[in-house]
Amino acid sequence: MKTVIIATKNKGKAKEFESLFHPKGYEVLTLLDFVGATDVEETGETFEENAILKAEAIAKEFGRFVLADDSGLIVDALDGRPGVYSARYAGEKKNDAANTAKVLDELEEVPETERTARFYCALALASPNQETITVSGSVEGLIAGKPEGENGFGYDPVFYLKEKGKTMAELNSEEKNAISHRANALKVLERKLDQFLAREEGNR
Ligand SMILES: O=c1nc[nH]c2c1ncn2[C@H]1C[C@H](O)[C@@H](COP(=O)(O)OP(=O)(O)OP(=O)(O)O)O1
Ligand SMILES: [Mg+2]
Repeated sequence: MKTVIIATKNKGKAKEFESLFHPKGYEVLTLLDFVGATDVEETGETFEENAILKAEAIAKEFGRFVLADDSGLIVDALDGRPGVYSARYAGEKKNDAANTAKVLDELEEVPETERTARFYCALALASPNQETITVSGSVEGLIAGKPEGENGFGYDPVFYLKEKGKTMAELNSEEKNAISHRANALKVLERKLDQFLAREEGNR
């Protein structure tokens, strides 16, 4: 089976990439499967920059092609925050519940019509042998008044999808993977993947 390595230590992402890649005939490994892989610092100002930093560092370290995901929540009423700081919004120690609570707190006085938001995902595919490919995807929603649902991870319990009448955390993985920012980015990457893999073969 073909293998893709994702430069992530996030269990929620790892699970989603497995469901997204298995139907395409790929086995997925993440940094959770490798002891001692570098924790790449996310010093970029954009999702794209951070995805590239993670993908290129791990591709160099492993000597093979690697995919990385940098993603987050953009809330209009908060001038785009938490944005690239989504994972550490409530503090350096990553805590989904605390991050979510902070967003809800900051939006306490904000009416429903102004609670528009989107999830954004940048994917970078890097290799020691060729130029990095970067793509992105997003999904629009509203920030709910309180968390609902147990599925997914991160800000999913407060990300309300108007057309579904549910939060992202109330969708099952199949439903989330049909509409998510991550799935949308992956669809764009798919159009470029064959050429990338052919160049890998050619560079061997
Ligand atoms: O589908 C999603 N559903 C809910 N929340 C999400 C989603 N996708 C990203 N998010 C949030 C989680 C985290 O607060 C931040 C990602 O931060 P980000 O640096 O890309 O990931 P991370 O540090 O958890 O793992 P890693 O860098 O090892 O891939 O955005
Ligand atoms: Mg991170």
